[in-house]
Amino acid sequence: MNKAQLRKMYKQLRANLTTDQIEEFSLAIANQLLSLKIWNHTFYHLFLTIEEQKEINTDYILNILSGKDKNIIISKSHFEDYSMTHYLLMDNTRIKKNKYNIPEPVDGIEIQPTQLDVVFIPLLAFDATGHRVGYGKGFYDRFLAQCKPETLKIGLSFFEVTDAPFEVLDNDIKLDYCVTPDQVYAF
Ligand SMILES: Nc1nc2c(c(=O)[nH]1)N(C=O)[C@@H](CNc1ccc(C(=O)N[C@@H](CCC(=O)O)C(=O)O)cc1)CN2
Ligand SMILES: Nc1ncnc2c1ncn2[C@@H]1O[C@H](COP(=O)(O)OP(=O)(O)OP(=O)(O)O)[C@@H](O)[C@H]1O
Repeated sequence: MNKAQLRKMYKQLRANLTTDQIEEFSLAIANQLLSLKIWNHTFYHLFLTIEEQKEINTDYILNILSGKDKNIIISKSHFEDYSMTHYLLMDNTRIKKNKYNIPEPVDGIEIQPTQLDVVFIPLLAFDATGHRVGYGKGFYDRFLAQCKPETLKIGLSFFEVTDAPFEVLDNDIKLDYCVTPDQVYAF
């Protein structure tokens, strides 16, 4: 299968989930994350849930991070050039949905990708070597290329690894881990 076919298939699988399943699986993913040795860092980048796309509810992870007093970084997406800018989440950060229903900070203290220690990554499918299928606009491929080589890249997925081979391009950056409700994959 090619990436476009996998994208379509996994979007459909996600669309079939009930609201209860989304909550249950999102909580299970957050609990799995607690078993990883990733908690002695400072700057954690997290995506904010596009509810309309039935994405993982990352509020559970937000709660873990704020409970551990970590610096939480969230992004604005720029669809003109598929780039992202990153901001420190603070108590007074105003969040507004953009036209793609992505919740984003209105303004704030900008953080550079090189400052990030851990990045949690949304995805549609992943394979046994840690390659990822996303929305196909290259937002995360570009962003991850700007991070330090040692930045931990952690995919989050409702579904298990796919056996279907898909094309891997030179730009594709591999995950270090992928976490599902039932498992942690290390690559
Ligand atoms: N929460 C979250 N934030 C994220 C991502 C993500 O996957 N999840 N991204 C990861 O790359 C980037 C945004 N990527 C996006 C890429 C395309 C569309 C988009 O084309 N939406 C269309 C069609 C959606 C559909 O196929 O149904 C639309 O809403 O009209 C939205 C977001 C950066 N921020
Ligand atoms: N570092 C980069 N600089 C410029 N363009 C890039 C870079 N990385 C990826 N791209 C482009 O972005 C697009 C991403 O396509 P790809 O099929 O890899 O998406 P994907 O695996 O769904 O990932 P993503 O979630 O990042 O969209 C391709 O057109 C690719 O050429």
